[in-house]
Amino acid sequence: MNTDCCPELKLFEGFYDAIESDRLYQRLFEEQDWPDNHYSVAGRQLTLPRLQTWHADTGIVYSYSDNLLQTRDWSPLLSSIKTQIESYLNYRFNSVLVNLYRSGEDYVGWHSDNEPELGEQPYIASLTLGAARRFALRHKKTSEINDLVLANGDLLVMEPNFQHHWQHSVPLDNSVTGGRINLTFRNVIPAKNNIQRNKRRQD
Ligand SMILES: O=C(O)CCC(=O)C(=O)O
Ligand SMILES: [Fe+2]
Repeated sequence: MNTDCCPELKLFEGFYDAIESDRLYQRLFEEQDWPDNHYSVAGRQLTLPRLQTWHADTGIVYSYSDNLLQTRDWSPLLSSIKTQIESYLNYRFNSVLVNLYRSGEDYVGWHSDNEPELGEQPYIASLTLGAARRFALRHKKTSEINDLVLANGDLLVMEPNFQHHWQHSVPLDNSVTGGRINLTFRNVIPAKNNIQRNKRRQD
C-alpha cells in the first residue's frame, strides 16, 4: 500500500498473519466488555458511531477518555499485543484506545490525535484486525486528500509530525459488512499532579 504521500506514516503490512489476526479479533471481540455508545457530555447527548474502550497504566489521565470513557486496566491479551508491538518498534506505550467498527456503517470522522497529553511529538501505533477499511488523510493546509487501505493484521505507525500536518478518518463505507477492531497504542505524558500523586503513594 502506498504511503508515499506521507513520510511520517510507516505501514507494516501483515504484522500479524491472517490466522493470528483472526484469532486476535475473535478473542478481543468476545473478551472486551464493550460499552454502550451513548454518552452524555456537558449535558449533551452523544452517540459515537463505533464502540470504544480505553486502557492505561495507573495514574494516566487523558482528557478525551476522561470526558467520554472510563479508564480500564490492561487485559492479559491487550498487554501481550502491546509487548509485541513495543519490542518490534522499540518504543514504550502506556495506553491504548480500542475501537470496534461493527460494520462499514461505523466510522471515525476527521481529526488529529493531538491532545495536549500526547505531547508535542505523539508517536502512535495502530493495529487493524478484521475487515479492511479505508484510512483517509486530509492535509491541514492544502486540503489534499490521500488514502490507504488498512487490512487484517496491518500495523500503521503515525510518526510525530503526521499529526501536525494531517487529519485522518475512517469513512463510512456501506459496502463493508464485516467488523473491524483497531487498537491505537499511545504514550500519554503523565500530568504533573498525577506524578505528584503517584510519588506520594509510594512514600
Ligand atoms: O480505526 C482507525 O484506523 C483509526 C482510529 C483513530 O483514528 C483513533 O482512534 O484515533
Ligand atoms: Fe485517530
